[in-house]
Amino acid sequence: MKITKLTTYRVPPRWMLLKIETDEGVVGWGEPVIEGRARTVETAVQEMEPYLIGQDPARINDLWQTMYRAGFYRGGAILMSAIAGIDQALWDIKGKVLGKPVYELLGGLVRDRMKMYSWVGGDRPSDIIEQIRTLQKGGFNTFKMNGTEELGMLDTSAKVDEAVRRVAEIREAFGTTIEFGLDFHGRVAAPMAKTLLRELEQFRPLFVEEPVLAEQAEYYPRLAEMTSIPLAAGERMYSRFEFKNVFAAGGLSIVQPDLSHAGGITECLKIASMAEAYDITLAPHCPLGPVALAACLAVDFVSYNAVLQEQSMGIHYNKGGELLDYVINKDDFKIVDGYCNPLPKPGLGVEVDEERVIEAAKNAPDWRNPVWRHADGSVAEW
Ligand SMILES: O=C(O)[C@H](O)[C@@H](O)[C@@H](O)[C@H](O)CO
Ligand SMILES: [Mg+2]
Repeated sequence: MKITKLTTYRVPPRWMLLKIETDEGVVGWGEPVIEGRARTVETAVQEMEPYLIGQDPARINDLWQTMYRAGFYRGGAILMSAIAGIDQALWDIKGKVLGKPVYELLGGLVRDRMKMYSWVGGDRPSDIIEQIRTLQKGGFNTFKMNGTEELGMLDTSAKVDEAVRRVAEIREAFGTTIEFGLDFHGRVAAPMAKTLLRELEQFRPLFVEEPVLAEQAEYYPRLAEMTSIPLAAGERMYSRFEFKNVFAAGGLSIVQPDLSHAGGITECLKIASMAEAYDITLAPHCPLGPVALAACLAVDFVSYNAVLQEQSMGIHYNKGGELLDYVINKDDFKIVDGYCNPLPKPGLGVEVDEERVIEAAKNAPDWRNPVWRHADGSVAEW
């Protein structure tokens, strides 16, 4: 079998789907995208074509190593997202050729169902109590929200109180009947992280995500020393070569590689097993579409340390497109009592509605995240 064609489709809300065709008619789908840089990743995918066209899609490991090493420069958000989507599509092809879901090719199920969580509160967290109540009715009991609005490198007690009050209200309304993670989203600089973590300690959030920016990872062990709140990070780290230094330095309790940013299934499986050796749990990042989610689930269902899975249904970014808009087998993604079952169909288990994708791509979005500014006019971490 030989790879014959790669086609990318940028579709609402802010995703990109990749179709890889072969000379025997088997097609694989992937989701290579960096939110807000879809066109850049699209070009990176096109630049990977010479390594792929005419090659045997079954040789995923060799194709992965070639895409990673042969271009001399490597790593980073753009190239690793291009490799990620291609890798997902190659695993999809392999499963379809062998008639097995990807998790079967990776040693079979380590669990029967996977715990999912849902975003609430939007860019600037609001209406959280109502949104949790609504999602509880749909069976969710685990949530994530932004921990704060924009925050200066050194900010006021009033801003700290505002962040703490929001969390106090959640615990007051729901007690311990729900769990929630707080995503600092890189908005909190090191000088403020300790203060916020200390003030939030009493409410025991399930985790605090990106307590500082990924480029400040050396703070993870120092922050972990002063808090019992599990610290999570990973969506802005792109290969096991980045994660290894963070694992060795300590401080992370939860690692959150993104299956569409960190080299795909082949790389994230390695990251997951490295994490397990350090007793670090896995909670793949996935605010994206159905192919990315299916790739996450393939890794979740074979990784002992997988504990939580993000999914984008109802997320505040999904304007103009929703998680299941482009799939035919919607029921396979059903979330019951906050859990998702393994996707039973061969490959990634996603039946892409290609007609819908082609139609949607005619009005390809050019989603960019907002540029926020502090009161003094300086740019704020979004
Ligand atoms: O945890 C999450 O889902 C992420 O922080 C998410 O909010 C961002 O990755 C966003 O998708 C970037 O455009
Ligand atoms: Mg995040």
